[in-house]
Amino acid sequence: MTMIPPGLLPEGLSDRLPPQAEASARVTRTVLDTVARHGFERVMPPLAEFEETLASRLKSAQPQDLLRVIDPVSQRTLALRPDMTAQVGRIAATRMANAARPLRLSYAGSVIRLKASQLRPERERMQVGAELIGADSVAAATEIVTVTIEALQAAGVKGITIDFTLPDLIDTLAAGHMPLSDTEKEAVRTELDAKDAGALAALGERAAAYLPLIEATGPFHAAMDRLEAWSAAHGGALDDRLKGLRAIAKPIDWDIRLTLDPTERHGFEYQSWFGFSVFADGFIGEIGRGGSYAIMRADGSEEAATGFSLYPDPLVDAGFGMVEPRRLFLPLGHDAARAAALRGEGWQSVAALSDSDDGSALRCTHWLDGPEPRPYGC
Ligand SMILES: N[C@@H](Cc1c[nH]c[nH+]1)C(=O)O
Repeated sequence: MTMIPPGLLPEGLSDRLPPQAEASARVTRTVLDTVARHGFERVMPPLAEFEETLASRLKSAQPQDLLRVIDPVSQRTLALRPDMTAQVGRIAATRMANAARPLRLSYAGSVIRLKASQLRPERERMQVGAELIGADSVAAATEIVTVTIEALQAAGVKGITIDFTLPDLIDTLAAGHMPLSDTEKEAVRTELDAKDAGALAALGERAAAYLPLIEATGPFHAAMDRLEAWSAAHGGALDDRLKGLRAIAKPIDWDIRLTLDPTERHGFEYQSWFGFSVFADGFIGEIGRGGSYAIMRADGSEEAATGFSLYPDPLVDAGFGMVEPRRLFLPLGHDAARAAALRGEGWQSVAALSDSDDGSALRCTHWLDGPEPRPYGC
């Protein structure tokens, strides 16, 4: 067997070192504190669960992206969580089944996927979010989008874009006004993903009816106008959803860019009528996502919910959550009471253990000179 070098971690897994580890905690705390101010209370689900309970809790969830392990204790397959929304759904449907609705829960923790995506090499990511259980109404969606934006702004993120989508749009149209077989539906989805109008038209007349959806993509209001016109020409097929989207977008401040991509499905495996991705200037790919979905209860009934999750790692990599440290070196024989008082004022202190300890090498910004903190280098 080849020896694994001691510093090597499995592909896609990494350490966070100082000061980023603290910055990550700070960004996460900011998001949790923001949602707490809107009444969301924290839950802490475990890192792993029985595979079946994790994969089947949300309607239409796809189980394939799970990292699995066999549990020698239960002899069952466990899965490491790829997303905490399903776990929050389980808690809501079981231990908190009798709690009053709407139920507002928040969470933060690491999630892990089997494979990294093309855009992001890491398989483990921090996830922090909030779920509003018991409603998937326009009011619920409006609250979730508003809170998402507020949480990002509290973390200092600027240049936010919210990209709205209608995750179950194709299913709804294919089952109603614009029928498609299952194979046609998959082909239509693939071409819509690629925004390939030629290939979509080439699939035949029934598929070609979906062409206007490619054009209804881009800046929100113009794209909505096109989609509304199209809906009107199809007996108002989408009127309710479009009215809902307009209402959700209405209270959003002008400095948030809004776009629409009605058929976007990347990352929207279980969301139902409404979904959104969050982007920010300077970041490749989305930094968060949310939408409405259904939680499956043990008796087979469903409960509506709406929520969002943010993935703060790219923010932390870019320096969000960093604060200028005030790190104070305490030489041997320092005044312990004065040091305690300074810690009370927010200083971090690093006490010398021996004469050879070097405060500046230990990344202290100041040292305690009698009662006074003095900056290094002065
Ligand atoms: N958990 C989902 C986003 C979401 C939360 N609630 C509803 N949708 C994700 O990370 O993609």
